[in-house]
Amino acid sequence: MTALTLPSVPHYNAPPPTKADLDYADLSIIDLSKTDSPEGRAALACQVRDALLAHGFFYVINHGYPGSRDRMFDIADVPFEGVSDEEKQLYSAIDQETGWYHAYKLRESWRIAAGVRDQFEFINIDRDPSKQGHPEALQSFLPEIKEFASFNHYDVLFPILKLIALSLELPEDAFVNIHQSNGLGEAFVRFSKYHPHSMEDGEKSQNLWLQGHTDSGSITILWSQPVAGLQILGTDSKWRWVKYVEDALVVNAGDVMDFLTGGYYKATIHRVIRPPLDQQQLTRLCVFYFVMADGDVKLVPFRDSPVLQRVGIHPRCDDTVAPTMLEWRRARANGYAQMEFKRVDEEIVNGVVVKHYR
Ligand SMILES: O=C(O)CCC(=O)C(=O)O
Ligand SMILES: [Fe+2]
Repeated sequence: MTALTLPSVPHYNAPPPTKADLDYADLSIIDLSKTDSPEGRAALACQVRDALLAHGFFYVINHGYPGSRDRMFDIADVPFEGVSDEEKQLYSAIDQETGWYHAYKLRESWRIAAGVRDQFEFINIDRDPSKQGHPEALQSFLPEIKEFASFNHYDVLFPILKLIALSLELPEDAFVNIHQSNGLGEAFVRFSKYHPHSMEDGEKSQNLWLQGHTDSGSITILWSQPVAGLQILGTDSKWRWVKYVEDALVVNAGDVMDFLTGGYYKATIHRVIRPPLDQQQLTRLCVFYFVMADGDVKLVPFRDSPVLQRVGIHPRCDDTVAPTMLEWRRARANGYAQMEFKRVDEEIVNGVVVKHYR
């Protein structure tokens, strides 16, 4: 796409990174430019394994995105600042069958703590944007969003899935084969915007902006941005911040990795809290690519992995009752949507316990 043909968009001014001295998680950096040689891939596969075992999160650098990251953040702000509340409402229903937001999650639709509702909104855009309706202001940007999704899918996700397969001594395409992502909501771009909470809400919720959770899919790719807030729960039960690394991607494993590896690669619990003092009044704009396995994939461990055989397979549930991807994401999405009614912090989905941490 040449610069000449790009529609104009208001510029989103990203703030400077925080100067606060925070307790950051020590995450590995995966240099994706090293995947060109077999030796490079073998070394990266070990690094990915260690990163997934230690934190379930890692950075990716040298991903080679040919577009402008800044422009994607400009576009990401459009569905929030360029669309009226009435129009957002029109695209905010949740599909009970697929657990899919069409396409907004509106502000204040989730419960964060007693008497406190969330202050963030997001929009999900399928990697094939023609599968859903879109607000008017977003229409002219859909070709760019589609290209961006393709880049995330083929140039970031697939190389990572191949490294994960390698780390388990499985055929290189073992995970790629079950991530063709042609169904609605199987892989999608998400733009999220967080707005500061009132002092009163902050006190009631201990400044929690998004409850601790695991992602329900296999891999999440977060385009690193400068407003702090994301924290991950360590094996020592301590929350640590995820540092902004310019032009890096923050990648994490979700529930599906846990299912497919029989608990070897766990889904890491993470949450969002109020940014540190020098960023406290800022909004927080995020760009993600979320990925599920294909809807009909039964979430059972790769039992033929020699690595898993050696370390031991600890499935979350018996193979006979294991959910398919579609069943799992439907149950998780509906669980979130209904949490305020149930007022629970723990729910059972297909016999598997899902906890929501504060
Ligand atoms: O906002 C963030 O940095 C993380 C959000 C998140 O965990 C999610 O949307 O699943
Ligand atoms: Fe998440």
